[in-house]
Amino acid sequence: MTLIEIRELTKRYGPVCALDGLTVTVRPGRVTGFLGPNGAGKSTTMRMLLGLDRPTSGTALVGGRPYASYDEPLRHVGALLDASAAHPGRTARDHLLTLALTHRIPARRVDEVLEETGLASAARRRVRAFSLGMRQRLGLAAALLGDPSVLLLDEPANGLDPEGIVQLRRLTRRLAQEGRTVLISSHLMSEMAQTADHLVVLGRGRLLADAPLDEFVGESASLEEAYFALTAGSAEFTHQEGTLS
Ligand SMILES: Nc1ncnc2c1ncn2[C@@H]1O[C@H](COP(=O)(O)OP(=O)(O)OP(=O)(O)O)[C@@H](O)[C@H]1O
Repeated sequence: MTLIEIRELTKRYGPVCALDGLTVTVRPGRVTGFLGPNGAGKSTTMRMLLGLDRPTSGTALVGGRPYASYDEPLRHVGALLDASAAHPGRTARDHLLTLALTHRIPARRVDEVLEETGLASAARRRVRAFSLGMRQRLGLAAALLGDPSVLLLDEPANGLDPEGIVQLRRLTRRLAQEGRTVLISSHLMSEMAQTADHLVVLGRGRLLADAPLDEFVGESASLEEAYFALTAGSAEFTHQEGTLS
């Protein structure tokens, strides 16, 4: 079983405590929605899982190991964190081919993921000409390239058109049904309500909820309502009298 195991994870940036003793296990075979107000610590958690930042204390393991200990990480963990990660002068296909080569992934897999993410017709265009949504699709294609058993997607719907959002939903549902571990951060409550089986909610670096979607929504009228009830008071930035404070 490829679990994501986060234990007592704490990250401080100077005086800011981005994560405060977070413990959570993300399981395979379901889509886990990763929710929380701006600044709650979602991206920080993902960066720790990918070894892009060092925890102040605690551990973040994927498949029982730190991400950095994998020789060919793309074959185990696919991640979409920063849509602008591809070289602007390369074509989409060349970007993916370079990644494939360094991970002993066959070239035919590049065409498969281009197809899966709706980018086949733009494969020979340079990344600098890509819209945000196309960059997101390319980031997703890169995440899928190694056929990984774990997917970490940070705001994957960002910039996607409605068709792209539906494709993303179908894709992530299928990946989970295939038995993969899928963790998706998002602020889109209606989309999460249709995509996620399970939710992990953070507020100010702490775990607020770790529950099946149905249980989380409970008696509330919607996921959005349940989410607001839970996170009221945890938002770092609140809307007051027309200003963000
Ligand atoms: N490199 C950094 N230096 C200083 N503070 C940081 C750094 N990265 C994150 N933080 C702070 O850590 C906290 C958590 O940020 P993080 O980006 O993980 O939140 P998030 O839940 O992903 O938010 P969002 O929904 O806005 O993307 C915030 O207070 C943020 O300002």
